[in-house]
Amino acid sequence: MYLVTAEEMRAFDATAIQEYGIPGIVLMENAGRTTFHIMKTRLGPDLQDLKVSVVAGPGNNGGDGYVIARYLINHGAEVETFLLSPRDKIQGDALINLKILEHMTSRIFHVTDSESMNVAARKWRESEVIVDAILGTGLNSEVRSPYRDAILEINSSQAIRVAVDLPSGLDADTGKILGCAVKADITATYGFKKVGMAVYPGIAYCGDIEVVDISIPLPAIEKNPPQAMLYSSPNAATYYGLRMNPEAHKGIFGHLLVIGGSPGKTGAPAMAAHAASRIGAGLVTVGVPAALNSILEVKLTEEMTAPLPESVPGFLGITALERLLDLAEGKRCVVLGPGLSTEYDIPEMVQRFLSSYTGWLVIDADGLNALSGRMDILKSTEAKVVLTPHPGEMARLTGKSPREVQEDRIGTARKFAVDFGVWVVLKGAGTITASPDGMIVINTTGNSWMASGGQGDVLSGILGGLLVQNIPPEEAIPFGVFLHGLAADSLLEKVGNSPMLATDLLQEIRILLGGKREE
Ligand SMILES: NC(=O)C1=CN([C@@H]2O[C@H](COP(=O)(O)OP(=O)(O)OC[C@H]3O[C@@H](n4cnc5c(N)ncnc54)[C@H](O)[C@@H]3O)[C@@H](O)[C@H]2O)[C@@H](O)CC1
Ligand SMILES: [K+]
Repeated sequence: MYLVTAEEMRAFDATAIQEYGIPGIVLMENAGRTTFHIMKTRLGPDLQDLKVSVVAGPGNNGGDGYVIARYLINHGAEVETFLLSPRDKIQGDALINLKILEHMTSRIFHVTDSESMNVAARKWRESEVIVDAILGTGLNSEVRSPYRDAILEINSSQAIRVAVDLPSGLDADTGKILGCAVKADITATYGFKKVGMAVYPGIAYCGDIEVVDISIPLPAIEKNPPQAMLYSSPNAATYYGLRMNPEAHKGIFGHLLVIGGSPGKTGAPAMAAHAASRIGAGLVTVGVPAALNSILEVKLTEEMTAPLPESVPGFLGITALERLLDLAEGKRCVVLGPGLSTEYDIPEMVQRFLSSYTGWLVIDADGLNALSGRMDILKSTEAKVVLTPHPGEMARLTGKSPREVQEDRIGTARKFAVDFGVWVVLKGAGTITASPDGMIVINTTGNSWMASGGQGDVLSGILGGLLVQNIPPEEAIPFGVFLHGLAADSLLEKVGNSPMLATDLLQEIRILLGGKREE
């Protein structure tokens, strides 16, 4: 499902109006009428005497509200409309619809000062339904009064809250709350879901979301497709059709190299390797410091190990580089970083590996930390790089604080991906995949039980395991992220709330890929 920014939505509206000749007021009518029908389905069928307050702001979002008020009145609801801005500021299609409403009813109240706000707030508390038509995609900064006061009052009422296009106060592009926002029960959004409705914290303010077709012409969408998508319900089996080929052999499915491990961190490369096998990599070799090889030999059964020269016992470093590059030769994909550590000359080894290797390269954990401050290498490397940072690692890579990263997850991931020509998988609730051309995919699976050790190692193995099978990155990466989260959701459903080990997910992935549910 596509997601749009405010600017993309404005462009679609403008194209529909200017290039295709659909009058703006038709779009507004479509928006308002369909929202009314959604309300009727959910709150009706009989709307007779339903007490509804429509709270309207200064722009076209308010205009949608007047249309909704009109249909509600036509169907017997007891509607009161509240104008939060001076009437002389209302223009265009919104003004036309306000005038129609003024012909139909005298129950239109002007909220001009604190006294009239108190009166309005009392009425809102007595309402059964409040339609929030205060601010939509035109919001461009922290919400100012009187809209702020109105939003806080609306949130304190017991009424069912229906947001028009998006909850007022929500940043359509980032999901950030601009000071305060309406906590909606239902959001009817126009044309496309807005990006900010698919990421936290915005997502938590929308309630149930209904996407309304306001009649943006399909050719306009095909010509300029939105730059973000929500990823859900892919057909896992699609990628495994090749397995049905009786002549398949393990070479077809690629040979993955995992590089990592240090004292105390041998589980990480083992989990990554095992996850890659589970997702279907043909062969997996783990390159580890020689001193740790026998430990990995015990941990791994299907996967091979390659003991590497060490700078310091138990740690990789520059001395391993030549052998690493030999091992990577002919491998379609390398996973670099699980349990690697950043001690001694490991960062230099990582950097030099990047300047020679040319295949797919998934960089996680200490592999990412080894890049901090040396990002120029990402620009010059010929490797096709996938970075899988959590917000803390992303913060280190960008020089931002983790909070700044979280406040604009999409913008941060997209900018980094485009600037450095890499794929970025920014982990966390609603993991974001950003491609080098700026396309964004937001994941829909996963739960908080995934916040446990080893999950990142498993994900890096899944991604490496998919890329090594020659699945195109734009499919492999969002799919791997999706499947990882889906395994956690599926386990939660079966087992209930109990701690989830990273490796518990591997068996679940097997069941999901097989398309069969365990009884
Ligand atoms: N033709 C179109 O463009 C269509 C637009 N539609 C509706 O129109 C909305 C967008 O309309 P507009 O562009 O008029 O914008 P909005 O109605 O979202 O609000 C813009 C108004 O809010 C004020 N404002 C902006 N930031 C503020 C802040 N921080 N605090 C207080 N006031 C602030 C601005 O001064 C402006 O008057 C959409 O969300 C959608 O609901 C729909 O009717 C469909 C068609
Ligand atoms: K709104």
